[in-house]
Amino acid sequence: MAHVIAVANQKGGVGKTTTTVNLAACLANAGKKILIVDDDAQGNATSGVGIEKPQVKKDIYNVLVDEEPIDEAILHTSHKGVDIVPATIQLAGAEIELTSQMAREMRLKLGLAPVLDKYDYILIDCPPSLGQLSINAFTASNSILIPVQSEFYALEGLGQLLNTVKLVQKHFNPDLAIEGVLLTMYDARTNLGTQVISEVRSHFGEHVYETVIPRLTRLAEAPSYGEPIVDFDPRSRAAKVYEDLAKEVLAAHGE
Ligand SMILES: Nc1ncnc2c1ncn2[C@@H]1O[C@H](COP(=O)(O)OP(=O)(O)OP(=O)(O)O)[C@@H](O)[C@H]1O
Ligand SMILES: [Mg+2]
Repeated sequence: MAHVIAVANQKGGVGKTTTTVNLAACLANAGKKILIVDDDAQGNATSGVGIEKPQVKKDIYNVLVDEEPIDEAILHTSHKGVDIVPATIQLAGAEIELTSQMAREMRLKLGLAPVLDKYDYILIDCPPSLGQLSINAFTASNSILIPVQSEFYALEGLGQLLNTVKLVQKHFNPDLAIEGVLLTMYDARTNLGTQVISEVRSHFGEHVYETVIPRLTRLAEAPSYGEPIVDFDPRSRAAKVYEDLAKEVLAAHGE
């Protein structure tokens, strides 16, 4: 049975997609079967694993809005053990279209149900907002992994995120847990990053991963080649840090 993890933070550009793609590849290298769900109309996870948008016939929009079977939308990626439900720009209409539909918060949960047995982990790359697409992700997930950028305003907005988590727990998914808080884009040359790390640790305690993702150019370069870092530059420090994160995630699940 898959463990479903929403990678979420409504703040833009904090490393959600980078973490989804690279954690997926590292978990697959550890022998796990992984499904990425691209839940963002930007489709960055889709292109990040080498899928060309014009070749996508069915995507997450068809699953959420048209309730089409998810297996028709699942594609293999270039990385062995990683599949993806892609997203294209048509997903941009989903927030509004879902508003008038029945059981709109449950669409992703219902869509994923038939493939839960086929994967060990399902990682949902959430959009930078707390609308229907994120609510669907939280309703469908066992837990939420929150990337937090190691900068001054990092904690701003997290209250709102946790509030939404509480609402989803109350109405749709009482078992939704915090998977972990991941510090990203850490710059060791500034005191600020170090300050933010201790602030985040004092707020979230043991939820914060030991692994901190530094700001590393290689991580920003890999997506334009459509490859996770472990394929793009397997010996790099960037590959190593996401391998470390995968180990922590597996250990948290007793693996
Ligand atoms: N550790 C890192 N070091 C350097 N660059 C990074 C790192 N993590 C992410 N980036 C780059 O920063 C940008 C934002 O990262 P990413 O797309 O993963 O964030 P996001 O939270 O998914 O953004 P959005 O909210 O738009 O979906 C991207 O260009 C990415 O390549
Ligand atoms: Mg993203």
